[in-house]
Amino acid sequence: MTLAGDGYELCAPEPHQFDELAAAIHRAYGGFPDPPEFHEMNQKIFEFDRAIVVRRDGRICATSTIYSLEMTVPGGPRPVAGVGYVSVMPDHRRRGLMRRMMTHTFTTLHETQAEPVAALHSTEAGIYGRFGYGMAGQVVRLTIPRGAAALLPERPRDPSLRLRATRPEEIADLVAPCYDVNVPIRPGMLRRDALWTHRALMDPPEARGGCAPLQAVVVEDDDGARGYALYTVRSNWVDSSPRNIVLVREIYARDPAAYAEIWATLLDLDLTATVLAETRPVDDPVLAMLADVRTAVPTLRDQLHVRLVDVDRALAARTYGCDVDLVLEVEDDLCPWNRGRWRLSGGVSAAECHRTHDQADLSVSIRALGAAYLGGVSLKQLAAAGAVTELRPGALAVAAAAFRHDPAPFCPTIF
Ligand SMILES: CC(=O)SCCNC(=O)CCNC(=O)[C@H](O)C(C)(C)COP(=O)(O)OP(=O)(O)OC[C@H]1O[C@@H](n2cnc3c(N)ncnc32)[C@H](O)[C@@H]1OP(=O)(O)O
Repeated sequence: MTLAGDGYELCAPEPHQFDELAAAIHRAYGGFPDPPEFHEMNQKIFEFDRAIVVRRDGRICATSTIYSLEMTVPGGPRPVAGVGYVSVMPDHRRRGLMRRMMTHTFTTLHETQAEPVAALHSTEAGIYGRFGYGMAGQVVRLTIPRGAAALLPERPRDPSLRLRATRPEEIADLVAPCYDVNVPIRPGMLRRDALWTHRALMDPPEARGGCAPLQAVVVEDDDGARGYALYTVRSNWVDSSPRNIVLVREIYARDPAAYAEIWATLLDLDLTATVLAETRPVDDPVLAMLADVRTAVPTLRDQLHVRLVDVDRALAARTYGCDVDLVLEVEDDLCPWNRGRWRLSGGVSAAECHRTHDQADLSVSIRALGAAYLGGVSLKQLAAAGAVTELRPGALAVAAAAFRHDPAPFCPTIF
């Protein structure tokens, strides 16, 4: 299919073209090839029938794809289109190719009544707002000084817990049960099948950046594993003294005592001085267990960006924190089918959303709805920032309470 009269052609890639596709993507991302192990895995999880390649004179100029994800939203796991592999080659950028791919993606999702919501992790925070994505999830980076006293003495404890230090390949069977119990609870979490679970444990030497091989620690009792951490260690000797840095990849536990025990272990490893956890939920329980949270220098950044492709199906796919019956006037430059008034009614167990001609209670941009969708960003905050306007007194308070969700969104799986 031709995208426009300027020679660009949009096509679905064939499986045998994956090497060419990957090489193009690496070129757009600065020229770093994936280690062979990652390349092979990326090919396995790639959905060729959902990918777009833009070619001109036979050469790849741009790429984009969708992963068929199941992501938790308030109310439980739902199908979400995970957008990834967005790239435009250096000699074709700033000619509108990404905009065309985005438009094509949303139109296709809408016309085929596929996933009503798209989500992505972005290389740069400022790229996707113009396409109607809102920053729906943030994460916190923690740099915690080592010490047996780093955690409060009253942290949860269970004397039946035992600790086992091991290799990641030894824990392959227990990762899924510890991870899976967390999925329905927290918006943004993805269901991981065997392939995605294996991906979470991968550790090719070329991707270690000078750190030690990936390590695992498990806490268990007589009934089995109750939690695990995956981490590596970066060597750091200062003035002949060991100041190694523990880099956390992931931590999952089935209960608070197991979770606290894992943190206590990581925070007291020999020869280390710091635990660096780059990507933690903004409401990570460890923040409430630290004796001195200031020393951890919590630092916020954007994580998940969410776009409502079909307002009605998306808003009906989640539940709400309280009863809600509101008319939303939606602004959407890119997806005209979303524009206009929608009546949202529902509550804690189900919701409906239909087109209406009734007077609007709130006016919202599609970007603001995306930001609020997972419950991590307050509609009141968005109103104070000018992205939401209250048209009927009292409507904003109800909408803000209904959309908000606890716990906060977190999507540790990069797609
Ligand atoms: C989900 C993911 O895969 S995230 C990965 C995104 N990809 C990368 O970061 C790889 C390196 N970068 C690239 O490949 C390209 O520069 C892209 C994909 C970011 C942009 O592609 P382009 O074809 O140049 O974008 P396009 O010409 O359609 O521009 C669309 C708009 O985005 C803006 N834009 C593009 N790149 C950026 C950026 N890095 N930061 C802020 N704005 C940007 C353009 O200015 C334009 O704005 P406008 O519509 O208001 O005029």
